[in-house]
Amino acid sequence: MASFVIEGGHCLHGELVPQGAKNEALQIICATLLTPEEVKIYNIPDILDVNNLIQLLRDMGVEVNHIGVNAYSFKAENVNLDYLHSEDFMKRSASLRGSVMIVGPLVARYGFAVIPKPGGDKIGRRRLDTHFIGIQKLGADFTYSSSQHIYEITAKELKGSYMLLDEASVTGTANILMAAVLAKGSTTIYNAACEPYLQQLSKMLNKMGAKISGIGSNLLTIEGVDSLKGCKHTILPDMIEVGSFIGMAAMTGSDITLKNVSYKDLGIIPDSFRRMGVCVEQIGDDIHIPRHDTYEIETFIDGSIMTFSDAPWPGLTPDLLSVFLVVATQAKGSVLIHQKMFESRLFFVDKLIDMGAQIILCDPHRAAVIGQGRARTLKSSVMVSPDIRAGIALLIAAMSAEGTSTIHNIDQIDRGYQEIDKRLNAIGARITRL
Ligand SMILES: CC(=O)N[C@H]1[C@@H](OP(=O)(O)OP(=O)(O)OC[C@H]2O[C@@H](n3ccc(=O)[nH]c3=O)[C@H](O)[C@@H]2O)O[C@H](CO)[C@@H](O)[C@@H]1O
Ligand SMILES: C=C(OP(=O)(O)O)C(=O)O
Repeated sequence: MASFVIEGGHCLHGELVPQGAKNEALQIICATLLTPEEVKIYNIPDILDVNNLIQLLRDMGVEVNHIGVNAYSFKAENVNLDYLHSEDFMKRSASLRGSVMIVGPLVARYGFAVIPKPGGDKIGRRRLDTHFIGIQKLGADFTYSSSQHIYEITAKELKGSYMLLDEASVTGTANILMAAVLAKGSTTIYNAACEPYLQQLSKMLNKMGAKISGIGSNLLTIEGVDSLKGCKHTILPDMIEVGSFIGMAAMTGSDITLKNVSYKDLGIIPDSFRRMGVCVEQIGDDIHIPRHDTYEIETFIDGSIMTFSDAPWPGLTPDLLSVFLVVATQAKGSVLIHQKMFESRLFFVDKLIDMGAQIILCDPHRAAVIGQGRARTLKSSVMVSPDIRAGIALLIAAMSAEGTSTIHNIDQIDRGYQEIDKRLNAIGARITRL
């Protein structure tokens, strides 16, 4: 189990280029299974989850070539469906969440898919009902083995249908969309998730010959086509990484510029940091965070305590609430962090409390943070990273703390952040990987 040793109290100064978006890459890579032709993908982040998915596709028989820095070509001409019955497949696909999105493409193209309960962060119940109810509505049969935790889907033919999703699931919408593009006739998905990840996936599928309209809204209409062709696609900068770096800069009193962030795709993220009192300057497509001696959380207009809560896009992504929480510990003012989607994502606050942060965990979904306005800096600590976003929040805390901290289980950071130690050390951080 690798660890980071972090010498706190060093400011960062310089530029960071955000990596390609993890959650978009996972969808886009799965979509390459929809065509026997070559698909070239650029700006793929070099992170554990994505590399594991690429390896999974290779093991399924997809021809994968590294064609440049962060660029790969995929050719799913001969997919070995027998591999789906192997123990190796079960083990590999269970190691990450994104693997669940091979189901839609496989059912659409081969009429068969099997998938074990997927991995990913252990941050609460992460049900897959939306995925399978949607694919069933397209005419597939579905069974779940509760003893082996395996989902199996078969379909003679997929037929377009109207569906109102029970929740705007990100990976669920991607899966249903990828099945619907090759179904016969017209499909309407209402209450579809519409994160930039899905907008990008839809645009890529249209480049491949699909007919999707309503992109960016929660009402997608898909006219099924017989086959899809190859294409080229470039992954957007990772908005969660951009947000993580904004929070890190504010909390460590750093002056940094984030290059080419695709500002128009960041939604409510920059304004949410502004409400936290962080100065976020947009310069063209870059973001500059000047050095902050202090930052003060706004109240609501009537003077009541601010709440940051998550919501499906275009609401605030749940993947940044851990960062907002840690940044609030050193702000002036108080805030309620309300993580509505996941019930086990806030437990890491105990580690921040050990470091001296003033936080009350009201219940598993809500934490009240009383900012210290830098009057009391955090103390160093030894911690274990429970999930990706708690991991980056703990790293931010350790970088701003007095003394040297250790974070164990940093696979849970590497899963989502490319060479984070090297990139931060290059602009002034002191992080050692053990
Ligand atoms: C690989 C990947 O892309 N992972 C992302 C994806 O996970 P994933 O697609 O697994 O997450 P879902 O969108 O399905 O749902 C996340 C959680 O929120 C709940 N929920 C969802 C929608 C809703 O309207 N109401 C509601 O309560 C679900 O029950 C679930 O517990 O989307 C999540 C929500 O943005 C992100 O945290 C994950 O980083
Ligand atoms: C929860 C996340 O990822 P996953 O869905 O892969 O666990 C995340 O990226 O914050």
